[in-house]
Amino acid sequence: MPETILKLQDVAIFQNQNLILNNVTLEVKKGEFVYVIGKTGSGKSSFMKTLYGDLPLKQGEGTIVGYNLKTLKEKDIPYLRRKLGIVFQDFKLLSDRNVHNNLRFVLKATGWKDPSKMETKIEEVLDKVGMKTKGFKFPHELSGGEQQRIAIARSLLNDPELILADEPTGNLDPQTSVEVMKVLQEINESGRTIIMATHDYALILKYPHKTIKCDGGKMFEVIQKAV
Ligand SMILES: Nc1ncnc2c1ncn2[C@@H]1O[C@H](COP(=O)(O)OP(=O)(O)OP(=O)(O)O)[C@@H](O)[C@H]1O
Repeated sequence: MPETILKLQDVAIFQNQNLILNNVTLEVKKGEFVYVIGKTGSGKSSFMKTLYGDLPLKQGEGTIVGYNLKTLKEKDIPYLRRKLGIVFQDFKLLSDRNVHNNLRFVLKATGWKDPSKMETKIEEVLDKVGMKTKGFKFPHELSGGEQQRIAIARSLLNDPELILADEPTGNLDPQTSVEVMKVLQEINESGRTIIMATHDYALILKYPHKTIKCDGGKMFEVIQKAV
């Protein structure tokens, strides 16, 4: 039996005092690829934020990569995030340094010390996303798709057990979206678990996976045909 990476039981998700999602019960096993879909404002980002500790879990029970979300303390959050790779719609690369130094910055911030191990890791993650030759480029010298690949490389630096991608193709044209999706797909095929919030139905049809929909304050699994 694959191990459980995420388990939510009867979770309610709030933004301030407003109930956004209710009765969320979900289990994700190691190696799964799960889409979270739903229209604007349906709660996808709120759901993702709960998973990486940006929104506190106040009601219900939840565990993720071995952390209990209900009892998670502020000081635990950086450690939780080291076990997660997080990818956003707007890439969030540091504009004042090149790709290599963006990645090095994250390694140093997460406790890496040995320069040669850092070099090896940076090469490894750039290779995984097909960007080995772009380490010297600054973010503004890269296309949106390339920037997102770098953001995916960054998410892989600490060998995360789970990748959370919130609309990773939201700023990309359809062809570039497919290229970025192929990278995520390969990462999943190598055994990593991915939860991806998206609006992009074309991608879901092209790369079908388990799909959870946010609608009317609930989250439920939908079969592809009904998407
Ligand atoms: N910081 C906040 N404070 C108060 N309400 C918020 C906050 N962020 C989001 N909301 C509200 O929570 C609801 C869910 O928003 P959320 O961003 O989770 O939706 P979403 O499905 O990710 O939408 P989108 O696809 O547009 O990103 C919305 O009604 C939104 O207005």
